[in-house]
Formats: sequence, C-alpha cells, structure tokens
Amino acid sequence: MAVKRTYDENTVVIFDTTLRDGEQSPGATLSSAEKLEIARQLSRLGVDVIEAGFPAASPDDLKAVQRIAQEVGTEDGPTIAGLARAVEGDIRTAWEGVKDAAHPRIHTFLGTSPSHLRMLRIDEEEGLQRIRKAVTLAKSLCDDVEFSPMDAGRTDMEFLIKACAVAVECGATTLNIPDTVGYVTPKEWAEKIEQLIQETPGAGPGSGVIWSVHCHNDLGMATANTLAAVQSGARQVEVTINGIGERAGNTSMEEVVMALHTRKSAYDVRTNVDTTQFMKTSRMVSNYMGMPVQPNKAIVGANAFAHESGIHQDGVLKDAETFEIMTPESVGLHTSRLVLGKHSGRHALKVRLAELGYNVDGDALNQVFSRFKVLADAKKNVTDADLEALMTDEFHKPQEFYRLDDIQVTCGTMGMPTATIRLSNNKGETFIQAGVGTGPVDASYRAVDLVAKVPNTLIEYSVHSVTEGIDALGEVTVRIGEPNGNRTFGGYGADSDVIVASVKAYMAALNRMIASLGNESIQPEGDAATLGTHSEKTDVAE
Ligand SMILES: CC(=O)SCCNC(=O)CCNC(=O)[C@H](O)C(C)(C)COP(=O)(O)OP(=O)(O)OC[C@H]1O[C@@H](n2cnc3c(N)ncnc32)[C@H](O)[C@@H]1OP(=O)(O)O
Ligand SMILES: CC(C)C(=O)C(=O)O
Ligand SMILES: [Mg+2]
Repeated sequence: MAVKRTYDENTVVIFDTTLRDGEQSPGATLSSAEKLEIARQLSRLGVDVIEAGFPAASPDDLKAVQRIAQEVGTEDGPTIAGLARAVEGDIRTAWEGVKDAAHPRIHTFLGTSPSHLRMLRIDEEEGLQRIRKAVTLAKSLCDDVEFSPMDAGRTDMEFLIKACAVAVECGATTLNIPDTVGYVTPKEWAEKIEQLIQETPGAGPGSGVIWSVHCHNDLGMATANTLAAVQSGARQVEVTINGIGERAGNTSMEEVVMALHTRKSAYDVRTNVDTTQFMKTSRMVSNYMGMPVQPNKAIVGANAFAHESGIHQDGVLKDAETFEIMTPESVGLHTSRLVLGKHSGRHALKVRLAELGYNVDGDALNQVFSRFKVLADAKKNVTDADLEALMTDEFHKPQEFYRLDDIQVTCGTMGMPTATIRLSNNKGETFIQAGVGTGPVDASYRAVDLVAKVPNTLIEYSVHSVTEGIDALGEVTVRIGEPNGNRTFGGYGADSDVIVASVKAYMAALNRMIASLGNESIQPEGDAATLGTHSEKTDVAE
C-alpha cells in the first residue's frame, strides 16, 4: 500500500541519500536495476526525498537517476533529487536526471570552510559569486533547489551566514548544513543550527525555507548531532539506511527515525516513515551492496532485539517492556503464526512471503518453493530471515556473466584442500576447473579464477549465519578490488552450505566487476572445457 505523505510545521522531512552518499561507501557499487529496486523500497518506507545519484558522475549514473525519476518519482511518490557541483555542466545534467519526476529537486553544493576554499583555489568573495551563479541557474531549471555549504561544520560562522543568505536570495528553498567530516559535537551543532536559523537574512522562522542537516559519523556522533539539530529547528535530515556512506558513513536513518518516534516527548515532531519497513530495507541495502550490518547495530542489527542473559530473559518473559523500549514488530521484525518447515506447502510459503512484502506467484513461486524445500530439508524451521536471504539470493543477482552449476570440495587435515567447479557462462558454454588452496574457500576461488580470468584482489570476506543453530543458512559477503585500481565490488550469497554461499558471493562480485569493465573485455581463453562439445579438460591451480 502506498504511503500517504502529509506535512505540517512539525514534520521532519526524511531525505535519503543511500543511493548517492551511501553508494560512495568503498565497494558499494550498485547496478541501475538494483538502484531502482532500492528506490522503490525507499518509497514504500515513506521517505520524502530520494537523492538518486550524482548524474554528472557518469552516463550510467545519469540513466539510473532518470529511471528512478520516471518510475518512482510519481505524483504521490517522493521528491527525486540529483546532486551537482556548483558548475553549469553538473547542474544541467542533474536537471536532465530528475526532470521527469513529478517532484524534482536540484541539490547543488560548494565547499565553504578554509580548507575547502583552498581545495577550490578560490577566496570567500569568489565562493559567494559561485553560489549565486549556481543557485540562480538551478532555480531557472527547477523550482525546488537545495544548497549545501560543504564542510559547514568547520566553516567560519560569519561566512556561513553570508553563503546561506546568498543561496536563499537566489531561490534555494532548502538550506542543508553538512558536517562533511563528522567533526562537530552535539552541543556545538545545536547552537550553530539555532544561530543560522535566527541570523540568516531571508531564512528565519516563517520564511518557508527548510533547514536541513547532513552529518557524518567519523567520531560516532552523526545520530546525536542530527537529533540535536532537530531540537534547534532543523526540519529535514539527510540520512542513509544502515548509516552507510563516505568513510565511517552518514547518519543512520533507522536510528534517527526510531529516536524521533520512540522519544516523541523529547522531540515533539513527526515523520512520514512506515517504520515496519526498516528491517526489509536494511537487509535489501546490505545484501545488494555486499555490506554486512554489524550484529550490535541499533534497530536493525541481528542482536538489537535479542536477550541473552538470564535476568534479561526472565524480565522480557514477564513483561517485554522491562528490557525493550521498542517492539520488534515496530521495525518489521515479526514472529509469525506460520512455522515453515519441510512439511509446508506453496500456500503457506506464498502467504508468509506476502507478509514480508514479496508478492510471488506462478513460476517465481515454484522457483522459490524448490529452494525453500531444499533448505527445509537441511534445517528444522525456516525463519523470516532465511526467507529474506533466499529471496535476495534467488532473485537479485547482478547481471550473470558466469553462473555456478556445481561444486565439489575435499578438505580436512589429510591432503590438500581441492575444489572442482562447473560454471556456465551467458553464452551457454560450460567450464570445469579444479583449484588447490589453503582451505576450501581459497581452493574454490582459485578454480573460479581459472575460468573467469578476471584479475582481482580479495579485500574482504565475511560469513555469518542468518539464524542461530548449526543448521542455519550461511550468508557470505565478499569485496574484491581491481588490482591497481580504486574500484571495489561487493557480492552476496546465501546457502545452507557455506562453501556454496562463498562461491556464489564471489561470483556475484566478479559479475559486477565484469559488468563495469564491459563484457567483451573479459572472456575465458580457450583452455577451459566446453561440456557441450565434450572436450572436458581440467586445470588444477595452486
Ligand atoms: C562531500 C561529498 O560527498 S561531495 C560528492 C562526492 N561525490 C563524488 O565525487 C562522486 C562523483 N564524482 C565524480 O564522478 C567526479 O569527481 C566528477 C565527474 C564529478 C569530476 O571529475 P573530474 O573532472 O575528473 O574532477 P576530479 O574529481 O578529479 O576533481 C574534482 C574537481 O571538482 C572541483 N570541485 C569540487 N567540489 C566542487 C563544487 N562543489 N563546485 C565546483 N567545483 C568543485 C575540485 O576543485 C576539482 O576541480 P579542479 O580539477 O579544478 O581541481
Ligand atoms: C554533498 C554534501 C551534502 C555532502 O555529502 C557532504 O558535505 O558530506
Ligand atoms: Mg556527505
């Protein structure tokens, strides 16, 4: 059901920048299809503004923003924003990106702190002129213009007020104050925002200008700083799902929104967010970006509603309120009446998936049902988290240049860990290879490398079980990088066999890398076996 967004003076506008600043997290590259799907979920979550990307960054970014504007930026949907430096080309490209949305926004920015002015090789006077030019141009294209004085946290107050005043005079309707490097403290930030609201000509209370903040988490204070700004009158917060973003990340949306909702008496504001969509959105972003959520992460971490110690368990059993300030259901963590296991049929699975927000029918239902049965054979109860992992693994793979067909591994203390794999490519060819490594995962990855021949470095590998128990579904996320480049690519895989999950995750990351390099640039050379012609040949890599 579509979220109905309503506004009054106590509404805090939720500006989501998962697809822009969040995607600036190292390795968090997404395909356009994934961005579109996340944008749809953000819309269901009820965010007010989606910053869909930085259209001038690349033709792919522009296309992704355009699709989101066209397909998610509907009349009753969120505003779609595109980011632009304070330069004409960026601003015009940002407009190309968002113009088809029912509610488009251009967001332009310029560094204002001494070090940022030095980076730009300009003085304050030139900075003011660039802001004037940029905001005036943006306003000539789009009614809704946001301006950010980048690194405002370290900008001299007098100059910051001048910069904001120029932006408002030229038509900016939202003034976003970024703590770009996560430097400020909550008290300083609250005072700064209050002073800006009081002293910026043309932008005081009643002017119609929305004050916003955009905090980074370098000192772990992004949520505290954002909430302090709300108490000082900020009515837009720029946030990301799971707090992802540059370096230590941005302010986490789920933390800020749940604080505003749970501590209503402290903040006395409202949002349009349907908080029951948080778990689903968090898992989607984590899985697509290949960035695991730490178990003790507030709101969406695996332990956020788990009680381990006796006194806590006793208290929660007597009355959940003793140790819970929010209900798990309020963030979309459900305990279902339906216990799914090996004796469950399609009807129960379909209903449970629908409760989780996945409407699957026909072939798709059959496809997921057969995966479900394999899993149910391997473990007693199939939980919601298992189902979410299975859905992501089954239906949200990046474009597949290579697919895992089969794998067999031998390992242990006798002999060398060896993996034999069968992969097929998108031309229908099949390859068999074997690899030897320090362990079963290493051996499998070496075997995959013999087929795919995509030079890369494994930067990160993490495995965790979706639920408790020895039979739990294993989730693996990996991050690989170009050997001499800056770009990294994430991948996700889930399976009741962690080696299979590991290979799926690695192949998802490899497929992303191949897509970004161009399909033609990487093809296996003729030494792999093509089963179709029965010219089987096995290489063993060490
Ligand atoms: C705090 C933030 O999150 S800001 C957003 C950061 N996001 C990104 O940078 C992702 C997208 N960026 C990109 O794809 C590229 O940086 C591009 C396409 C925008 C520009 O690429 P290039 O032209 O090769 O420039 P490059 O990235 O090397 O350097 C940035 C240039 O922009 C200038 N610049 C930086 N911010 C601004 C700004 N707000 N307004 C105007 N110019 C700016 C820098 O001074 C530098 O200019 P110079 O070449 O004259 O020294
Ligand atoms: C572009 C701006 C808002 C930004 O991301 C920052 O300053 O951190
Ligand atoms: Mg930022």
